[in-house]
Amino acid sequence: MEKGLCKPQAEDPWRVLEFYSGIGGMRYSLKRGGVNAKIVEAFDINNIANDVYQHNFGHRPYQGNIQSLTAADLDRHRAHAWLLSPPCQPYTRQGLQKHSGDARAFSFLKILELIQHTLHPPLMLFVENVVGFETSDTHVKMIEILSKTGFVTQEFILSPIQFGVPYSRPRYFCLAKRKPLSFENQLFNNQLLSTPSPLFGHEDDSLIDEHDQSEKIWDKLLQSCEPVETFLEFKNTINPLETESSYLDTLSVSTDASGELENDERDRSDSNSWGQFSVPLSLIERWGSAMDIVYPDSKRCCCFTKSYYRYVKGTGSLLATGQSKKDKASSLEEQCLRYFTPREVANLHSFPEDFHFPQHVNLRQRYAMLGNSLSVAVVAPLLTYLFTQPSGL
Ligand SMILES: C[S@@+](CC[C@H](N)C(=O)[O-])C[C@H]1O[C@@H](n2cnc3c(N)ncnc32)[C@H](O)[C@@H]1O
Repeated sequence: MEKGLCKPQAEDPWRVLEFYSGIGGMRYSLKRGGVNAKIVEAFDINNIANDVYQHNFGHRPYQGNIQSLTAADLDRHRAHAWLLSPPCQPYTRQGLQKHSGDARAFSFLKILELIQHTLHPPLMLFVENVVGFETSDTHVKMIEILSKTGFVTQEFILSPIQFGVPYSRPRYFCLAKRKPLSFENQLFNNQLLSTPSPLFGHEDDSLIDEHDQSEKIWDKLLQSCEPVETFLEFKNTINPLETESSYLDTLSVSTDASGELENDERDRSDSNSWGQFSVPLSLIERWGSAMDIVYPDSKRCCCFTKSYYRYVKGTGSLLATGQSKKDKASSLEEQCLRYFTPREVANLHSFPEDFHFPQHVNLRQRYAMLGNSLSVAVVAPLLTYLFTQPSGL
């Protein structure tokens, strides 16, 4: 390594910077992955996300535009690793796909370009984004910069469903290490993989790839997942009178009915009751055919986006809380459809039980921040793999 930092002594933690920290999915993943790491600074422009982060970790991220950081700002932290989950809108299939031409991509490109100007460039990098990023010109630029600055990469597209969680959220990940550091399994250098095999020391594809269309493999994958029910805070009912929950005492949320949204027709006077999680009839009548409905015994639900609860189509699954399987044949109106609660979305994202929102964060903000976040079940083993050094180095 010509410039800068060496890896820490045996018991010392890796020093880590968390860019685009949101509600701290990366930090939870480091913890779950058992990585001996210390977040020396986190960065996010959003004050509500920073409230949530501070509430859970006791540290308020640096609040500002990442684009205005300089090499000297970054050098100050002497960080061994940078974790980055930049905005995905430039690359989403539903968006305009302007890639690097989208203003929301600028800060990420700027940070990458800073690597060559720092005195203490990181030894490792971890990038998370949506599927679609890997074919963007931002990706081309990222790989160019990383190879110019001495990094070797391994890339993955993985989904929680490959880790036993009944949740489809395929995401792109880039793991990069600066030479002479190297990956445990160098066979996969400069490759894009859609199997988690290398994370578990397998060199073959014996673990399952979500994109494999074979029905047998698909069935095996789904059967190995826990049912959705495991992730629910309230199993069978949308009726508050039938639950013994203390949830309503702890949830104090204000709702915001601004904007012309699909979900505006509902009665928002019941903002502190279970009523806010039931799907109104008017929505079922209008959007029923576009709804993704799952049951407590389902082994898969769809990706929750930041627009869950505001819009219906393509934003995440709804739960049918009917009591028995035969209810699946009944009409949607009879199936007691409800939204997954924010806690349940957090569960499907494998956030720990001690993760909480501060009370002033309203329901839509909770869903929006969770939708922007990541699957800890997927990112944790990726980070463990990244931070593990082959013996002898
Ligand atoms: C995809 S989310 C990442 C979420 C995070 N990984 C988590 O677990 O919650 C992107 C985050 O980047 C923040 N962000 C977007 N552009 C930014 C910029 N230019 N400077 C600082 N933060 C930015 C957003 O506020 C948002 O919280």
